[in-house]
Amino acid sequence: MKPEICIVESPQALARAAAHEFANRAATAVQQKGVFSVALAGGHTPKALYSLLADDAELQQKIPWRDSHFFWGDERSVPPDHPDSNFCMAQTALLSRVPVPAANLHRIKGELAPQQAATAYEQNLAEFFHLQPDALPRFDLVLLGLGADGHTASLFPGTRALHEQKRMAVANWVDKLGTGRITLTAPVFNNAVCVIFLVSGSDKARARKAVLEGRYDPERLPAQLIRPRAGELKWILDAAAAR
Ligand SMILES: O=C1O[C@H](COP(=O)(O)O)[C@@H](O)[C@H](O)[C@H]1O
Repeated sequence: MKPEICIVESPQALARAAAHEFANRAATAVQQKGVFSVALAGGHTPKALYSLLADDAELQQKIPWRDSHFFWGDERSVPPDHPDSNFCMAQTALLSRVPVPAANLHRIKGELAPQQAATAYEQNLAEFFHLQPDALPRFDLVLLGLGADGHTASLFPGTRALHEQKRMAVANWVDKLGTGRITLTAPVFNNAVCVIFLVSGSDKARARKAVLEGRYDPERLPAQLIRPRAGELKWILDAAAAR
């Protein structure tokens, strides 16, 4: 299935478009089944979205915070109060500013050894989603970013995690960063109800074009692995990333 591409003028408009998607999907999921589960992206791009969800009174009111559960697509090997932590970014911009219960925050424990953190995260997923062995979680919404090198979450070019078919979360050594990361795997992302890529800035234009319009080569462009089996795929781009 072809992705839906939405191009907006500016990074601010990107944040607003994504915020409306987020609020509508959260409200609908809770109306339909009493709970909303989202896997958040890290990095710089989603920060404006997270701040907007906390700042905009109308959006904030629309989101059923008590029934919304927050997970992360990936995490760096750092403690939760570290400036590089994906949890810390979302917590500062959004989660500490809205009435979401602490028990609804399912962070990846970046302070543990990456393999231990991945296993603990898998246990958390299995419990929350009441999974049978070998089953996969089905997130209502997954937010993803795109690196200029074609990575998404912590699925980096040429790394082992790209080939993972069974595990839900793995430790992934990233040679070019000289560090391990923890990431959800492509089968988990591809089992979601909806995946939305948020891509902003001219430094992402080349990777964006290669991922969406180039030859299928996920070893080089891991974001190409993301193709939900029975869900929607959307890309929200600002004008600079779409160019
Ligand atoms: O390292 C990461 O990078 C991607 C893209 O981040 P951005 O700063 O270029 O927006 C992000 O999606 C991922 O969660 C993060 O760990």
